[in-house]
Amino acid sequence: MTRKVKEAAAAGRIAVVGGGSLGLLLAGRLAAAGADVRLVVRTAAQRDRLRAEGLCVEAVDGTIRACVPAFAAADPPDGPVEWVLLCVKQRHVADAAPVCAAWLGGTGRLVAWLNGLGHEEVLARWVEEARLYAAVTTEGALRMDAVRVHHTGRGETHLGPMKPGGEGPAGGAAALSPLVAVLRRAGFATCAKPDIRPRMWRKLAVNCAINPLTALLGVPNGALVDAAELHPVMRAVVEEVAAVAAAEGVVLGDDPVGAPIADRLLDEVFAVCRRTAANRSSMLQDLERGHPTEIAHLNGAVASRAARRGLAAPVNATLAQLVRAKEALVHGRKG
Ligand SMILES: NC(=O)C1=CN([C@@H]2O[C@H](COP(=O)(O)OP(=O)(O)OC[C@H]3O[C@@H](n4cnc5c(N)ncnc54)[C@H](OP(=O)(O)O)[C@@H]3O)[C@@H](O)[C@H]2O)C=CC1
Ligand SMILES: CC(C)(CO)C(=O)C(=O)O
Repeated sequence: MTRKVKEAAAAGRIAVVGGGSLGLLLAGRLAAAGADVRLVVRTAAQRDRLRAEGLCVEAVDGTIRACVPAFAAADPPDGPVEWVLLCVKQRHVADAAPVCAAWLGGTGRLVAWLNGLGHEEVLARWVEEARLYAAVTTEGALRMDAVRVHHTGRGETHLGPMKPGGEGPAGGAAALSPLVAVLRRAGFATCAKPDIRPRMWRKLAVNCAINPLTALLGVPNGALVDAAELHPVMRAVVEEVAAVAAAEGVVLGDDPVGAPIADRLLDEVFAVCRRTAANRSSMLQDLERGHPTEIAHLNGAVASRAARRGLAAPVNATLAQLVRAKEALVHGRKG
């Protein structure tokens, strides 16, 4: 058996749930790397196109074509899988959770590749916490159509248990090794962390500072660097996120740099703005396409968690309210 086949086989059976930007990217690259992967999409129409045409990943380093067994969410699983990689938007989680549970059977583990907060509670109603993991990724993907995705930017991915500690030697981050190996083989720079929460909150801070401002102003990410008027707002956003994280017992500073955490978060925000200068944030794209945004799970979640803990997060609360207003004005949707 070649090393490639051995590594791919060690990860076991994988189901990617969600045939959008990230799900198509993961399924296509994993299949091309020899993983035993299937793709579970919402509709029979997308399933049928994937079965007929295969899946195409367009990347700067070339185009990958892959045959991935496709299923609709309503189809019965072809047997339990070791891993479900959940790649849906926060608003889809309630519908997708029972689909994931059906594919997982009694022992499989779920890795949620979502931005923001909120999915952890919903998923915990379907899968026990010791089997719940999260991925935080800076890969970029854009679905072109039902069977075609553009790999818009290479990044890095961190995986870890949503509830760190207490799973014993076979669980927790140790259980991720075979999945990490197959993701690396598929071309994703991946590593496992014993506690993923600091990464989740740092990504949350980045999204809370960039997404609503780019969405409200209609500008690409890079524009925020030059707009000095916005910098105090961005600082206030990350300070509030850091305060809520601390209140939830999440230690954000895992690098011994010494600068206050808000300074480091702000540096991270500007670094992302520069690296993705031409990108239109996912929230801006959602507004432009008439889709609901993830605001309730980003700035909205920071504001509501702050309130629950007796803290104030007025800047995140105001940005959330403004994005809701924009959704309602632009699309006639209630906030
Ligand atoms: N795209 C990116 O580059 C990145 C995205 N993320 C995060 O990853 C998450 C997913 O994002 P993205 O892939 O862009 O989102 P998309 O909107 O492109 O894809 C979500 C997909 O989920 C599908 N879906 C909805 N409900 C179900 C269900 N019950 N069963 C199966 N599939 C379902 C949707 O189907 P349908 O199309 O039929 O409605 C859609 O195709 C988000 O939280 C995002 O913030 C994080 C980093 C990078
Ligand atoms: C990092 C960033 C801001 C890149 O556009 C993103 O994750 C998003 O648009 O949701």
